[in-house]
Amino acid sequence: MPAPHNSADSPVMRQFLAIKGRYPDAIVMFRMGDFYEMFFEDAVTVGPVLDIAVTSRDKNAEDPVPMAGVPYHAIGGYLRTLVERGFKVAIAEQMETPEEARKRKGPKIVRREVVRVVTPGALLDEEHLSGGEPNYLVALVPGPRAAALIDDDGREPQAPTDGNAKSKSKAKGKAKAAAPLAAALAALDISSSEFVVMGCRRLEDLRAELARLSPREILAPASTHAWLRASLGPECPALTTGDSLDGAADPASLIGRVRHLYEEGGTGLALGADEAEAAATALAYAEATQPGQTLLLHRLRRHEPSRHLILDETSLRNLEIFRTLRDGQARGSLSWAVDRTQTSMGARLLRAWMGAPLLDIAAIGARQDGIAALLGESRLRAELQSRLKDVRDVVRLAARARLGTISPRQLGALRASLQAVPSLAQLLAELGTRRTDKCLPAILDLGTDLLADLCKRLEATLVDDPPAVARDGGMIRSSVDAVLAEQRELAAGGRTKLAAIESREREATGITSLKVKHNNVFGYFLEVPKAHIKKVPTNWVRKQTLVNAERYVTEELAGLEAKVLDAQTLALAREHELFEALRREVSDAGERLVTLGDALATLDVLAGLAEVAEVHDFVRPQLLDAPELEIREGRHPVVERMLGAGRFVPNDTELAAGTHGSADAARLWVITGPNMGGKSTVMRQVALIAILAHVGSFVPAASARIGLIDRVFTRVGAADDLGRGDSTFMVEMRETAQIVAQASPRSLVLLDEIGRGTATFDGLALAWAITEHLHDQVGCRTMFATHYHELCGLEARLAGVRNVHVAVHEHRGKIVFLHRVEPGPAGRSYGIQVGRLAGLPARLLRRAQRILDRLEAQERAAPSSQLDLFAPRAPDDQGQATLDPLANSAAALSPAAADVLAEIEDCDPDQLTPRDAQALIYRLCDRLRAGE
Ligand SMILES: Nc1ncnc2c1ncn2[C@@H]1O[C@H](COP(=O)(O)OP(=O)(O)OP(=O)(O)O)[C@@H](O)[C@H]1O
Repeated sequence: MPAPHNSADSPVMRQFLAIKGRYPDAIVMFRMGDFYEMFFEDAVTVGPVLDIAVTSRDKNAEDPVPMAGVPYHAIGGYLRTLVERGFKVAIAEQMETPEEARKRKGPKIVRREVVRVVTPGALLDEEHLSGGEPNYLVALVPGPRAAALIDDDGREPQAPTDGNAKSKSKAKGKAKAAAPLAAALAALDISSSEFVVMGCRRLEDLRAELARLSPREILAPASTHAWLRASLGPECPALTTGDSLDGAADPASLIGRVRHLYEEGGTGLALGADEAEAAATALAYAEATQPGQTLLLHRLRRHEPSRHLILDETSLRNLEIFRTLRDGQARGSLSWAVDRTQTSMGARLLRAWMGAPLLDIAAIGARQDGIAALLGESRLRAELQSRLKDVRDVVRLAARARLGTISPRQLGALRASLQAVPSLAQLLAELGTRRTDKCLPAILDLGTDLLADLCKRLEATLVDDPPAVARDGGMIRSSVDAVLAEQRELAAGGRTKLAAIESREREATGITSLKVKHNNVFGYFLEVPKAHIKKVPTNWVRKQTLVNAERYVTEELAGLEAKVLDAQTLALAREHELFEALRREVSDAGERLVTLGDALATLDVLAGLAEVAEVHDFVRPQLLDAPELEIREGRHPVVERMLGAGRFVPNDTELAAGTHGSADAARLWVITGPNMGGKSTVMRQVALIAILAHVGSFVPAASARIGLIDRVFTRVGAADDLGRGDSTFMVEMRETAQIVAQASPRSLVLLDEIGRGTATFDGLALAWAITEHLHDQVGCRTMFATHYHELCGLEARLAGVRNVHVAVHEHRGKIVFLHRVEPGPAGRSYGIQVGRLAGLPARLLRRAQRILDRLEAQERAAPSSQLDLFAPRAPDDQGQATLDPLANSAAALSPAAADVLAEIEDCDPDQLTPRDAQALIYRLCDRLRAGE
């Protein structure tokens, strides 16, 4: 038995440990032949995650090394699982063949190097990426303000000291740069070269930006991780510790490169030190994931939150901009309703536009012009869209070309995309000539560089149907290169000669079943069935005996084989050279491809929005500077689609902050009406129309005039946020606190039920005070749906408040929802009728009706709407009102008598047969006697 030895102490293990030492926080996948192996704790960790067996490298060793492996060709699926579970994976490849290792000087062990590090924020493979979504790595550099606000548990004060409306309005007009940043952040998508930097003044802004970007990985100091987890809840992506640039090899040059990239973007404003640091941190991390390669970085842009309508995480979620609240799916969201893009680039751009609508009327107008030009041009638009279908993800392909990972088939896809471009340009030119001004809006222009040169090169060089991998060749046309053509001919000629030898020898020997065959051990040989071996010439050399045949080689065959093999090897090597040259050309055209890709994406988005506008009857909204809002016959883009054409009831809305708007305009609507009446729908439709208008889209209405909105706040629905440890009421109050603290006169605020999660009077009091605050202190455009009819009393007290209600038609105790908004407060709530529609049992409903009748009788006797809500309440008046309406009357009766009375009230005499009536009387008598 061999003596036990230490299996970790072998050359291969030493090589592994050296690599692992450089990537201590990653799982190292170590290529060994046809497998990627993982060792030590990596193997133990990933075994159960990937559901693969953990064995040991050398069972006889004193201390066997745990080992787990996956086949090299199946690595994609395993990588995906690991990355989705938040692991970082370093892939160590064999950089030479074992033969090469044996031939060269130095240690004979195959050289291995990490060729890429796969992390959630540094993904390139199509199988890991979603075409319509960006894949951001965000680097966060907290400023002194964040450090002061975030404590060790990640909690922050609920009411930021700088966030109230007063201080904001005072600061208006002053240079904001004076305030220190809460954080600078940079977002880099290495798969598409998108690189953005921004500064956030408040933690709320930072949270909103993170919700908008929805990064896959955040690189931030460990001290911020608890806050990020608490803030982002279940949506929190992978967090990686990254403490500034201290660890970077050359921080100064990184900062210099970042500044240079920023200047190329030509944004104007100087890049702050924190912002440059954030961008450099992201860049350093991303580059470290692609050792030895160059990232495609076109430019660094600055995103200025103050130039955009801010949709924070709450509004994105509540208004279902990208996903529905119910099931988190895209279907049923706003983006689903307006996305008719044909390309992944277009889908990502529309997503970016919807996440950050504009506040620049001219820029919005430019987008509207683009849509307007494509309206009423359904044939041309359909042709444009059908050509756009051939356009692949040009920017992601360009990024892959720069990183050296593009495949022949992907180069083919790039060729197909570029081939579609001239016809797109042609269609746009045709559109231009058809316009009265003979001029195409600038936003639709694809530019002058359509990369025809690159397209020609790809057409000339690549075969028609290139293979998925370059390894085995077959991707380059012979016509592009004399050397390749010659070697291929030689290889092919060799094969023809082999066939000639076969037929010649058959004739010469008379062995008709003789065959020339090939295997890897003997190369080419002649195979003769046993029955004919007597006819074999003496100069043939026998190489192998099989059961039924003998195999021979001849000098001629051996010589030919060497030539064929050489020619094949040379042809393949030449093909690889040519492919690499082509890839480099595409890589060099990276920046041009990104510019063209951006133009194609814009065209795609605008054509899609034009289609939606035409098919669904959207109009061009007018954007104004004044804080007004006037929508005629507005519709909810999603509910309308779900209900089907013609079934949605349009509604008008008119709101105006301060002294703007018509005499009828109010700044705050109190909306009452029954459940299911359409209160939420009308509020949401106003917000969605406003958002679409700021995106540059047309809107579902007969006409719309919308004054710029800096932020849409929503307090709608009441979902427990158990993921973040808050109750329903707490979430409601937290969201309301944010609104009160941050809303400005330019904001749009939607409140759907406030205070319903607590005792009636507490809730009413809070709702009342919040309404007053928004009206008096903030003055923003507000819509407040409520079942507190008492709030309708505010109209008489506050000049900017209007009561409206959603109308219903009542007939014989049954109601029909008209979904029409009408002036004035609602008469009743119809909760019981809605309960009936929902299928509550008749008996329960009759009981509820009796309770309601008595409550209303009590109300008539002492109306709460006449309570003086401003008078100080007497100390003994502080408790909750009794909510049992039957308490007083029931006290006069025994429980049995009250029960009997209730049953008599419940019964319908017309429905009773004489026998039922008699049975009822017996039953009632029995109950009364039993209760005595
Ligand atoms: N304008 C409309 N035209 C047609 N159908 C509508 C309209 N508005 C609402 N509806 C329909 O009525 C349903 C209920 O609307 P909504 O949720 O807005 O009622 P609500 O008054 O807010 O109810 P609750 O008080 O219970 O929240 C919607 O799902 C939709 O199907």
